[in-house]
Amino acid sequence: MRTPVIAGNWKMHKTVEEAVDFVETIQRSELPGEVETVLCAPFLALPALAEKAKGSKIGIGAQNVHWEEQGAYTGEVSVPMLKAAGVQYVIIGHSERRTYFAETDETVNRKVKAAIAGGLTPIVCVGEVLEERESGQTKQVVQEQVKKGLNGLSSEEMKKVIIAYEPVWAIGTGKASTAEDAEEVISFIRKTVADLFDQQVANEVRIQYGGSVKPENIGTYIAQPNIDGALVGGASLEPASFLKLVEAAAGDRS
Ligand SMILES: O=C(CO)COP(=O)(O)O
Repeated sequence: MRTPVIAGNWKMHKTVEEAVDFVETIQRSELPGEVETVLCAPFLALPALAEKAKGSKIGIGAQNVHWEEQGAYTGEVSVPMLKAAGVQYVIIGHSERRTYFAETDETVNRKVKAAIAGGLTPIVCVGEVLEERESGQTKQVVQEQVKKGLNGLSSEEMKKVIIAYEPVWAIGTGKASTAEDAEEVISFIRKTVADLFDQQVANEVRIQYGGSVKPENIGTYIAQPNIDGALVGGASLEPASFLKLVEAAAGDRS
């Protein structure tokens, strides 16, 4: 059975002190072992968070990475730098990075390869914008993103990837996809992975839903057979809300 992953994407929120306070607060509660729990924080907070989370059930992730190990890339951070800071995960190709920072499926692909080669678990985001959904192009769009973003990986490498299906129109809008619609797209993504790699990889790869996930609706997603957890923005910023998400993901898993 696939272990569900609840990953908080804090985006551009929290100072180092606020981030550490958050982890100290959630560490006062017993986290369920059957859920992989991840916090993706701004770069500055990562070393302190990784130190705090050491030996606990909390994994720490970055929200972006460069594909080169080092070099003249002002403002960028590499995989070995993240590894040295104790980071284990990295979000790649989030729609905000595609929209505001010109990320493409090609740069996503380079970053995914670099992350896996360097021992980080990539959380690769795909998803359609509203016009694409309304014109019936959702499956075509996510298929293209999966194909190009994960191009050239071996089956063994692909098993290490986590895919996050985040319809762009659902991000930060309060208009979450219904669990049934998300399940339909995610099972299509799983089929795409089977076609590109093989059935065993498709059975093993974790695919999350993201977009206006809250403690009140997480159970509906987790109850779907193909949805393996969630990538959560707004509702991951408060410890109480984040804990509820993790607990619900453990409790509702059938
Ligand atoms: O973009 C997201 C997570 O990466 C989703 O954000 P919200 O949960 O705030 O809609």
